[in-house]
Amino acid sequence: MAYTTGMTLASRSLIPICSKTFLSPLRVASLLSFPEKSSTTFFRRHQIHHLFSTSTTPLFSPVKCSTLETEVQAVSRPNVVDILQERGLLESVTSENLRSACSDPNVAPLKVYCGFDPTAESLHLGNLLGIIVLSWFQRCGHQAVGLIGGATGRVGDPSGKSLERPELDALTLEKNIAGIKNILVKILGGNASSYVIFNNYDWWKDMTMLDFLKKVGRFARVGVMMAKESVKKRLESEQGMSYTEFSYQLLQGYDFVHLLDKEGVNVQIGGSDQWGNITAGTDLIRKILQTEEAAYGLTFPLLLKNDGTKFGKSEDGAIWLSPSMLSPYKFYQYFFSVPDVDVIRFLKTLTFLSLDEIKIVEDEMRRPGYVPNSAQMKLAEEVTRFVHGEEGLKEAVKATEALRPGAETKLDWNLIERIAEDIPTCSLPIDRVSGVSIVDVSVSAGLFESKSAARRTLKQGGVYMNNERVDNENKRVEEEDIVEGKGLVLSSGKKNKVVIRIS
Ligand SMILES: Nc1ncnc2c1ncn2[C@@H]1O[C@H](COP(=O)(O)OP(=O)(O)OP(=O)(O)O)[C@@H](O)[C@H]1O
Ligand SMILES: N[C@@H](Cc1ccc(O)cc1)C(=O)O
Repeated sequence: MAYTTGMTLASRSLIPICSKTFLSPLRVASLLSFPEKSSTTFFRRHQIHHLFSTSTTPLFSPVKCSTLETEVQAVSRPNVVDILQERGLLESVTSENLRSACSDPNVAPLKVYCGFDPTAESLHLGNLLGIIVLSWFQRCGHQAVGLIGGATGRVGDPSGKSLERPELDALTLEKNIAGIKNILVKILGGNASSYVIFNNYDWWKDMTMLDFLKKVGRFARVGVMMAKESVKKRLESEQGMSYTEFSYQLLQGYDFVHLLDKEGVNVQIGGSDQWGNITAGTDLIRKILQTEEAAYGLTFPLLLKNDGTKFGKSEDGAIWLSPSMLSPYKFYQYFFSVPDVDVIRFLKTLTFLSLDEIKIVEDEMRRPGYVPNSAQMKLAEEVTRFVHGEEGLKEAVKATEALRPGAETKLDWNLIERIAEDIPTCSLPIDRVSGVSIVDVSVSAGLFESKSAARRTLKQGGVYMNNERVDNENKRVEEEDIVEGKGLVLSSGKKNKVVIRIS
């Protein structure tokens, strides 16, 4: 049962190809001619070496395709695998044949899924890569499928984890599932492309242990399961691994079997840490459904910070995608402040700007007179728009502008209230603000640690009240400085700001 869908039911089960006939996706896959069919080579990992060519492909050009009786329109799709590779978004594929299948106008569009376990209420920047890859498939004419692991989230994926994940209670899982679903619907449904969202609890909740052993366990080889990276690493650790976690690969593997069989989903994508689980799926498909190359797996490199650590929720200060966990302003600010060394890599992997446009930005950065952070501003705009929509971007830009020392934006209390969610605030009684020297007020509000530090910065012209520079050291806060009688903003430099509310 689909959770949410951005397309009609008819288009989910039947796929038109270049004739008047309609074929199921499984049949379409088996109709492809593949030169390399031996089962030993089929699941070999295809490492991709050629990265970052700058050729661009126009998205979606319909071509005419003749049949004997009539002319019908087939769709020539841009090669999404080539695009991902050019942008540094391709690590491995289970078969190079995916490359021809994805752009062949005689082959039905692919249905591509990426799974997310509900281990937090929001997805984070690392997870965004999966959504971006899904979106690339959408933009190239394929269908995106988001899978929420309502069942797998109860088990815990050992991939890349040194410790067993804590068990989540039913209420937390429900809240997390709802949060993740909202994000997927908002982003994947953004450009009116087709998408479907499933929850794997729907097909796992009624599976008995005996069913599982019969339907899945019988086809799994323990030796192959033990050889997976995620298992090998954990077996070497002191705590070892629970049987529950050991079974995880079969749950994710069977999801792929189920989705191919029941919904025609024929590609699974994930970060490189998901390779073992994805190939568990293609393996089971071959054995259970007895089909060769009916389905493909594709992984992308993990998004890393420039210190080599992975963006994730386990790290400090996760970059959350949900606006209730990180405001669009803070999200925008994160990208606005990424170091120069990261910005081009992020433009390629996190935005849909063409490689030509990115090359222009890169060249600009090397020119004398380049305005610092212009590339970052482009990056922040693009990613914020993709995740938070036009409205979220507007809010982020408005708050950024309002908080810029010396900005022309007139601050009203409404705007200050919104900014207050993102910067330190304090409450002071009116008699500790009105008529009091700016030195005393800024120390009471915690902007400076001491009066001498406040005086020093004031002398250098570094203190702003409601974004206006204070050029008089002896300035006192007047009644008219208090916006709508409710408060004011003091700042010193880009990052040191405080909202003072009158209590
Ligand atoms: N930094 C990252 N770069 C690219 N993909 C990532 C990253 N982090 C997670 N993913 C991908 O997102 C999907 C969901 O992964 P997962 O649920 O393991 O993330 P996570 O559990 O939130 O990570 P963690 O708990 O380590 O912070 C997987 O396909 C995974 O490969
Ligand atoms: N194992 C993936 C989530 C996932 C769950 C079920 C799947 O079928 C696919 C992917 C992860 O940790 O994050």
